Amino acid sequence: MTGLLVSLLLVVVAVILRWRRPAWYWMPFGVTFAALRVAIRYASVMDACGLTVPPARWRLSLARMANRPVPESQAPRILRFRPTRTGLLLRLKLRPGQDAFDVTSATDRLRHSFGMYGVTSREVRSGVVELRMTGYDVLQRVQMPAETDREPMRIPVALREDGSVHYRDYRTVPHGLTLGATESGKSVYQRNLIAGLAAHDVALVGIDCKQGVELFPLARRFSALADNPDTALELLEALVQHMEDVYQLIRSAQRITVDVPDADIAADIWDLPADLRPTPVVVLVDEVAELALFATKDEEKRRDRIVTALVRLAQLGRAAGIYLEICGQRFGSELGKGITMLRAQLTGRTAHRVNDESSANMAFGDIAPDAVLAAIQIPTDVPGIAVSGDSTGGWTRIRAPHTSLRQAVNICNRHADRTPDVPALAAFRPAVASLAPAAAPLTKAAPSTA
Ligand SMILES: Nc1ncnc2c1ncn2[C@@H]1O[C@H](COP(=O)(O)OP(=O)(O)OP(=O)(O)O)[C@@H](O)[C@H]1O
Repeated sequence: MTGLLVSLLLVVVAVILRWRRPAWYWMPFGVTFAALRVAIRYASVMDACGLTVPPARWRLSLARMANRPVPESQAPRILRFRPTRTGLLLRLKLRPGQDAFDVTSATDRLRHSFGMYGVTSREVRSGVVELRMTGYDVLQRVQMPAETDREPMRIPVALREDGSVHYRDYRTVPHGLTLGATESGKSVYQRNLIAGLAAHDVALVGIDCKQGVELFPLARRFSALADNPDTALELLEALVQHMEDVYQLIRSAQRITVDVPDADIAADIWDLPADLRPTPVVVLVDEVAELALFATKDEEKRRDRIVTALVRLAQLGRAAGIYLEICGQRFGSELGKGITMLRAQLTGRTAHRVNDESSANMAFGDIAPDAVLAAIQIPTDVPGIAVSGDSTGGWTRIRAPHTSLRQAVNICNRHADRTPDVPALAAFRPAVASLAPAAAPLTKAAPSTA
């Protein structure tokens, strides 16, 4: 009787968890059922999905000679079968005649045959394919794993639809562009980036022409901030000067090592000894269109200088450890000359929900055409869903955790002591005292009680 009650209770708990908290359901219950289902049905599902090959001729001849039954078709050999936090991971050794594309084109069939939420595949090396299966919609309520890889300038910023962590890796993809319609989740994504960067040895530089509402609350972790186009221009030109100084530093390091036969010769800041290496700088630009708009001749000149500085930083900044992270609603030729040239350098692309196909094309048309359709299909009712692609043509659907401004401020304040002084940018260091509200001009004065 007690056994029956306990089983009944377990079933009720499992049903409620599956409905309300799929992530909690997965580890104790879902993973066991899914692993059993995959293990038992593997051969028949692979056969039904066209992922088997006929037996080799020598095996057929051997069976005929020994008068044994004809051997069955063979599915890819399982090299690794591992449950994960969000699903199952299968590493498969393909049979002769199969290629990774066969598996990729069968992922949807595998998904419903194995009763999983999603299946993606990627080629790990020639003839070896990894299948990542998710047991539930991991993007519905994003929970980042407690432990992520910790490498310099590699920030765990979101979760991918296959359950793996999406990193923004500045050393492999130096410059990024984040696009999306209003209310699509750009600020939350950027907040996650800043919160991730806050714990690294990096100088954060912000340009936020929305009167500073997004970046100024995080000022304690910023080495320089600008909240209007005039200051932004001065800040960007100071950054270009800083970049030239860093190049001079690399040149002088090269002069010392060039005649030493076995010494490595520095080509960028990461090749310099740690005690000589300048702090890398990430420049975050929020709502970039504000920098490109102009109404008068003087503003047009300012705009041209801003775009020129950004193009120079994008073209030459990587070796000097200067990385751009630009965010906006649209980023195309309508913003004027130099913009498409700048965009070509921003190869780490992320598109949140966009309003039309031309915005999706601005994000991916030139580097990952397959991602354009995926970006157009982002649902309007789930903010934060984005498509991330890079110049390899690959793309993935991602979503950042819902980090509030309060949480991001707390993280930045906690890491305020890491904020480096970059002498070239000293004039733009935010005065933290001025963050306190001076007055509330838009609120009505309280009636006097005197
Ligand atoms: N990853 C997410 N998970 C859950 N909710 C999110 C996520 N990203 C954004 N949201 C919600 O969507 C709304 C809009 O987000 P956000 O302010 O980041 O959009 P935005 O694109 O920056 O908008 P705008 O351009 O108008 O500033 C917010 O209410 C936010 O809480």
